[in-house]
Amino acid sequence: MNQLFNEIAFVENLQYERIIDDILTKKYSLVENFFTQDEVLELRQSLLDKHEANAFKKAAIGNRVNEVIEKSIRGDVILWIDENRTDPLEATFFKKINNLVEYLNKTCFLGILHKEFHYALYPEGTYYKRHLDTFQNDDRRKLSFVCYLNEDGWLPENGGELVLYLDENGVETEKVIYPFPGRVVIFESQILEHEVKPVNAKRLSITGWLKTR
Ligand SMILES: O=C(O)CCC(=O)C(=O)O
Ligand SMILES: [Fe+2]
Repeated sequence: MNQLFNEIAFVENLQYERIIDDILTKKYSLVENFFTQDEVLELRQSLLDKHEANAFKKAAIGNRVNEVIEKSIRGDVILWIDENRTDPLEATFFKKINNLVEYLNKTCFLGILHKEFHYALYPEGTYYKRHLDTFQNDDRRKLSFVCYLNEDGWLPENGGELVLYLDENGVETEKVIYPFPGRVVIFESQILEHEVKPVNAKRLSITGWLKTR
């Protein structure tokens, strides 16, 4: 009996519990300090270095086998991060993601087996029109995850708000989220339509999806 208990025992994580509760009740969760200030600073520098080295490409719509570049829909540039070829900093990033995934799988039986993440940079004047993060030929994305890497002091006039379109008892409401550094937003990929408002200053992030099968 004791042995059985040990096997199923696990340490409750209050931050993760809040994320789960938020997603169950509101379809999204906003977490202020998922990554430390130092991690955000280093990830931002890593993004900027890679962008400087011309590693980014224009983001497409559709998935990787079926992609179309459509600047009137989205104008960001991205760089996919290969988990098998990470630098130590990105390895730390994935360690935190994997901890969360493990917890979600244990407590919510979400069956997350795959994930994909990319750096994203929205140049001035770009945006991402209202959309869902799933594709006609692929419904494996369950949770969308966005982590903002902007500098401290991001101003409302910089634009670039993430707007989540929520359904409150049949009435559509807008949840406006400013891309302040260190913030993480997690939401239901198949349920919540959302958009990125036009940006008036370079907007930096890592975006990813937790996927089934
Ligand atoms: O950067 C954001 O706030 C959201 C990005 C997004 O919607 C996407 O990449 O699908
Ligand atoms: Fe999206």
